[in-house]
Amino acid sequence: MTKDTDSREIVLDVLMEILEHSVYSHIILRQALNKYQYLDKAERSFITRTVEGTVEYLIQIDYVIDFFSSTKVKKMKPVIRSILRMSVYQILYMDRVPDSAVCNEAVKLAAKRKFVGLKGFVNGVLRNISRNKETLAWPDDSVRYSVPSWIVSMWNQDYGKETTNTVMASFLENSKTIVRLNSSKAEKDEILSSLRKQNVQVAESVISEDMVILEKFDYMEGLEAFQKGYIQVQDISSALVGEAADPKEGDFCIDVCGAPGGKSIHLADKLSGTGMVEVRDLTEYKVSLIQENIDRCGFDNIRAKVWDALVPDSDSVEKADIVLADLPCSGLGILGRKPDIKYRVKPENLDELASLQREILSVVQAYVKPGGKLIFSTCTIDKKENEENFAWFLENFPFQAVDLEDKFKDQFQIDSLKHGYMQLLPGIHPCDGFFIGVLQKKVE
Ligand SMILES: C[S@@+](CC[C@H](N)C(=O)[O-])C[C@H]1O[C@@H](n2cnc3c(N)ncnc32)[C@H](O)[C@@H]1O
Repeated sequence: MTKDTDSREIVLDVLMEILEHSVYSHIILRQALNKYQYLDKAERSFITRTVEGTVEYLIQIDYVIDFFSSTKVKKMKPVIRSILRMSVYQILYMDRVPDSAVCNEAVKLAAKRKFVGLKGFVNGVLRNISRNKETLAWPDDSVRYSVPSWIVSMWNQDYGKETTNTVMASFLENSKTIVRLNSSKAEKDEILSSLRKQNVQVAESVISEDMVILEKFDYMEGLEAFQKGYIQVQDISSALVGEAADPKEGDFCIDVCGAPGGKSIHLADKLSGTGMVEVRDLTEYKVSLIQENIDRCGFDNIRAKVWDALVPDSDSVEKADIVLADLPCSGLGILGRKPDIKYRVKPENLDELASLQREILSVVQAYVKPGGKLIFSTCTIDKKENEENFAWFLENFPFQAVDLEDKFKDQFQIDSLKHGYMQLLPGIHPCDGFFIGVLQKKVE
């Protein structure tokens, strides 16, 4: 087996799991990279890029295959379908691999998987696409940006075509690895020099001095700064939730949907050893993920427990200075990081999620002390789940919106800041798509 075929077989197996058996791409890819640790850095990055790219561009890739193949993608044998999809991605988007090599490797792979009789078909379709790739034209924005058409129509209506296209284009750009510095653990200089000592390239973010972009590293888990809890992987918009919450020394915070703990760890860091953050999530497994992060960071002012946010907790009524409700959502703001979400989410899920959020908010608002804050956030850009629920909440509970303009006006020109919330849009703003709203409980 050549090295090339080896990595291509891994790509094929991973893609089969994602595209034929609905396994989440980030989970199966991480498992595969852990399993094949003996592969060198170039092979690992080939696997990552080919898997992620094929999933990202799936709608466009299937359009191209259907255009050039007499047998349509849907009717193909799953293995052949996956071999063609990963090969078309390489032909269209990976200049480093010559098309002839892509075709040859695809044919070898088909034979290896016992489809010797389809070698000619695979070869013919791929060579045809390779010959004609310069003439390809996209029939619409759904194919151009590989986003299901119902989502494109919804965003066109909500945000207009120009903004929608900017957002969709940004999802196709390389997602950066961003970490937040736990500044209560170590000075910024110490953290940066630990990273640089391990040859990590570090770039400062324009939004916050505690956020840095990491490049040229292999394993996050292998970094000393990570092992010592100096850094937390977190996008800028996710860290803005902690900035919006703005806990004060000694505050008691409850994070009602907290796994794996990114935002709670941020609150604990901001409290610098004072106060307490109680992080909750639905299952033992989810809470174990939070606990792993707590142990790694070594903070004493944070604890995790299993609790269903839909179940009222009478012991917590009016106990919290801050309740963080980072709610389950459609995830449409992070398609750049988790592209398979766009194929999984269905229109009816948006209604279901919006009503689940209302149920959770109705329960957990009771935990906020009079004068305390409720932070409502999601990683989606769906209005139903965000602005509409924010407005609904204000109409139904004794809270007022907190003016966020002073806090964020230097970073973002967003009109709604003065009304207590911001909708961050990738490509328009330099971060993932997030909704952040801040509400204060009225004092009777
Ligand atoms: C957006 S994620 C939270 C991310 C987390 N705040 C962070 O920054 O790392 C939403 C979480 O809500 C949890 N969840 C969903 N339904 C829940 C419920 N009824 N009670 C508690 N947690 C729930 C999910 O398990 C998931 O971990």
